[in-house]
Amino acid sequence: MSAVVSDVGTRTAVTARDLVKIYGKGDTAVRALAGVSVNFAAGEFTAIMGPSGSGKSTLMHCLAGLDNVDGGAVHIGQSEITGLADKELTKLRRDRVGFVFQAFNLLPTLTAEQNILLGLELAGRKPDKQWFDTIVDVLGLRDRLRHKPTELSGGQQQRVACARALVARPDVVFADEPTGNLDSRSGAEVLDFLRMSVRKLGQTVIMVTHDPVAASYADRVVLLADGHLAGEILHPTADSVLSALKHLGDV
Ligand SMILES: Nc1ncnc2c1ncn2[C@@H]1O[C@H](COP(=O)(O)OP(=O)(O)OP(=O)(O)O)[C@@H](O)[C@H]1O
Repeated sequence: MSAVVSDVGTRTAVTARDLVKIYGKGDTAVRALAGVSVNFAAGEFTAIMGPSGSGKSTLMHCLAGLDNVDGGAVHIGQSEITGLADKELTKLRRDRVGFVFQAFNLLPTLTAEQNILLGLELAGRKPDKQWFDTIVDVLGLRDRLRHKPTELSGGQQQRVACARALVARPDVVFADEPTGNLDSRSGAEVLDFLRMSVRKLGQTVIMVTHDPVAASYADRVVLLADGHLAGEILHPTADSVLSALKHLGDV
């Protein structure tokens, strides 16, 4: 489903309420999320930051339905995803969520175009040609569509992964350290695109990152510490993020 432009900024794309996630049992149990409540507005670019081990990846995995929770609820749009059976969850993820990972995760035997369209094909859905063309052109991938991943640079591969994440017009794109494997120039291109997909194309992006410069591309930074929400920064800059992380004892 696409974001309705007039709703942008008023609709909530993803909600977490009182999220609890515990790894292990007994003496060795780790409370990775200790009651996290947070909203992510549609049409907004949010970065999740915090010290190592603060629960960023766990939160993202729980929000995206990649991991089950031990308490609380997650909604994507109006749908509660916590408690869904595996089959329904797989369908919801496929139809309404896009992913960009640090390690690109492209299939090596497929061309860039086939990689971009694979999810839609598996879902038996036809691509919207105009939307496909828009994202391919904005990402500068037009003359790379017939190339296999090994024939592409890291930055180009990550741009293919961004196109794959957006081609179904998901309700939300989750990006996990999307610039972690890129040099700073390619990283900036990917971040520019993610920001542009929010500002100009009305998409919703939630990104986990360690990098204050990457976080400064977001509209808002949500800070975690020890499995708790530790604050937020609106209109972040690399300096304001760095200083907030210093307060949390991360740098
Ligand atoms: N599969 C697991 N089994 C046991 N403990 C885990 C597991 N995954 C995460 N944890 C623990 O949960 C806590 C939160 O981990 P998480 O990976 O979410 O943090 P993070 O903020 O993403 O860390 P980093 O910045 O280092 O990637 C940590 O204490 C971690 O050791």
